[in-house]
Amino acid sequence: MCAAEESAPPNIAGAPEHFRAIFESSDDAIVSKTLDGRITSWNAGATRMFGYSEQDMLHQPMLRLFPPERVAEEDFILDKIRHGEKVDHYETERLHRDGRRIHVSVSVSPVRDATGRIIGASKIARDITAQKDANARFRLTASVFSHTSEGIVIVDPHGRIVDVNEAFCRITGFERPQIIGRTPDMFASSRQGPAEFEIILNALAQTGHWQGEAWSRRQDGESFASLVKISAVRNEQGQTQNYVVLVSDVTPLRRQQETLEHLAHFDALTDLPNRLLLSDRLVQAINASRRSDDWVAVLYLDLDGFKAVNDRLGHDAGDELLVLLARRVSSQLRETDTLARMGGDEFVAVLVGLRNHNECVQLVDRVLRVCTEPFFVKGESVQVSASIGVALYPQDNVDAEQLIRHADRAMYEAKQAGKNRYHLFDPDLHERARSRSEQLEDIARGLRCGEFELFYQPKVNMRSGQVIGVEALIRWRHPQRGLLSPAAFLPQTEGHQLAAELDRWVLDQALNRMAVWRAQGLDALTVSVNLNGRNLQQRGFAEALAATLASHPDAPPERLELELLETSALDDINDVAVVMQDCHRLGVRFAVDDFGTGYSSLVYLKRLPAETIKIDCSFVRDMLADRDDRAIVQGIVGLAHAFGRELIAEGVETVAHGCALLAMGCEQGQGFGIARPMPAEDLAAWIAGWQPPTEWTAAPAAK
Ligand SMILES: Nc1nc2c(ncn2[C@@H]2O[C@H](COP(=O)(O)OP(=O)(O)OP(=O)(O)O)[C@@H](O)[C@H]2O)c(=O)[nH]1
Repeated sequence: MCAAEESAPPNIAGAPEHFRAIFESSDDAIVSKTLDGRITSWNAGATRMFGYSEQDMLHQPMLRLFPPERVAEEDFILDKIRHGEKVDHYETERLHRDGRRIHVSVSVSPVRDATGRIIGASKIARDITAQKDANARFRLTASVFSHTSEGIVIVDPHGRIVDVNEAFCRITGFERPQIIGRTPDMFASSRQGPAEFEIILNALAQTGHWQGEAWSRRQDGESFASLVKISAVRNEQGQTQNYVVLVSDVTPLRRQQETLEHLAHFDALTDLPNRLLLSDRLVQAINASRRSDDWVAVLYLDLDGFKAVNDRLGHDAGDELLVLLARRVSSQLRETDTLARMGGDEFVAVLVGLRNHNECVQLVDRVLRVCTEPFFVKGESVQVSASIGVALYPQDNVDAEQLIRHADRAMYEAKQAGKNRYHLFDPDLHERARSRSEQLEDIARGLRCGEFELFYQPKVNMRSGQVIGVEALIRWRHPQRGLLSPAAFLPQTEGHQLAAELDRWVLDQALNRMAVWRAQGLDALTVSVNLNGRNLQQRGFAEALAATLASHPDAPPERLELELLETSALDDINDVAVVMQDCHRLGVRFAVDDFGTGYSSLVYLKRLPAETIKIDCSFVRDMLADRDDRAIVQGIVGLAHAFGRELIAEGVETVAHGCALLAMGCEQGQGFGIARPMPAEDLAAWIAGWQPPTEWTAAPAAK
């Protein structure tokens, strides 16, 4: 038996019962060992802690539990024990049976025999792994708390700040002691109203969280933008223990955003609202005006002679003038009005709350006046003026964009009228003009879509019954308005290029139709096409006609008659006569339409080489009842005979009209009494069935 065994500390088996009970039920590991480190007792706590049973460990060296790098600790401990010293709460690591490391706090005391001689050591080890982990987590949390760049504020359930981190102090500029114990409203900024605070508190009460942007105040009074996240920390019973507030300073980002927003809505040179913001303000002004009885005026202002300033003094001087002008005009407006720069030297003012026309005019006059006062730029006195277009809402009851456009148009009128003045947009006038342009657009569309067609009205020799020709009359089969006669759309084309386009279309169609009829054996028919006298005066008319005829080789030119309308509009009879002669050479004939209605009829009759005269239907229609008309018709018949022209009467509505005309010596007629205008396809059948009244065929020859 070795010396150590000889002097081994007593085993627990020999201890009194109650000591044994304490020994076995302890959570701590209670172990004793000899002075050479062999285990002499091992409690259940040690088994739980290290995973080895008492059997496993009795007489085994204690070193089995030591991690390799801690082996030296055993000598250190035993050395102390030999010298009668204790080791108290020594924190170290030991190995579990499964290889896991366990943090333990160890206290070791010498065990003496009855003589007081040290014979071994007893050791109590406590597992402090969980505590160690918790400490590590705490240290980590504390380090995050102190080192994060986000500000952290811990608030108690009563709203008192219990802790803040360094970052928060840095962000706010306050020292920690200045904050602790206070409430978060010490950071309230004027940019954040109490209503917003209320929203935050409600969200916290309901969900325990709030996240959003908030404006707060730093110690120096400056506002700062922060991204804030607030979470309620609740205990197991659901009661709020604390609020944790995370604060990131996003002021630079916010400022950059504000700058961008400013740039998007304001003009960089004058800092006035730009077009975008103006539209917004105008929409609001219109809405407000709808609710009240006030008017809104839109002033479109364009400087006169601004280019000259740029040219003479340079672009910078021009810029300076624009800035000064912006200030000057603004000073004439009220708080609630808006002045915007549209670009270049164009500005738009929206005036609101106007009660009458006078108020508006006075303001506009003032603006005009300040624009003409001299400006001092680059040491020089510069004078400009402005042209202003004004559109008034609700008189001009249109949307914001259109109101601006109308003001712009009125400004253009002001410029046209001589500048340095205003012009008020007239919605009625505009409506009339607009409806004409819309109609023209519709006609052009109709032409493109093939909605026009020609009807043909027969012309006959009333005495012989012979069908001598037809007059082509344009109709518009309008998709919405039905079949329209020329009076419903031709006047709108007056003076517009569409008039000539329609004439060309008519001529083309008529020539096509002539070719068809010719193929059907109806080649003796003359086809008359109406032609506005103005078109005849257009340069190159005869050449264009020649080209058209050439493109219709199956339509004989000598069967084409051009009926000249509006002869009173002919400027130069001699020129027109030359054109007519050119057309004659192509084989084409002419008739003077509506004869008798123009003042210069006689002169025309003498000078214009037209083969035929058409007596206007207005005289013919009434000649049976009106002696004057009858006399006129008689006179025209006489003139035609005297000048050797052919003659035809329009407006033959009854057999009696025909009889009267025949009696006067006019044998050819056209009118409802003979036939109404009809589609081209119906003509052949009509001709086949046409029988002149016997009153006509049997009528005695004129005297
Ligand atoms: N200095 C300066 N000039 C500008 C700016 N934007 C446009 N312009 C110039 O402003 C002038 C505007 O043209 P207009 O309105 O036709 O010039 P105007 O002489 O006032 O002509 P009227 O309006 O017919 O009287 C042009 O010469 C542009 O080059 C700017 O931001 N600064």
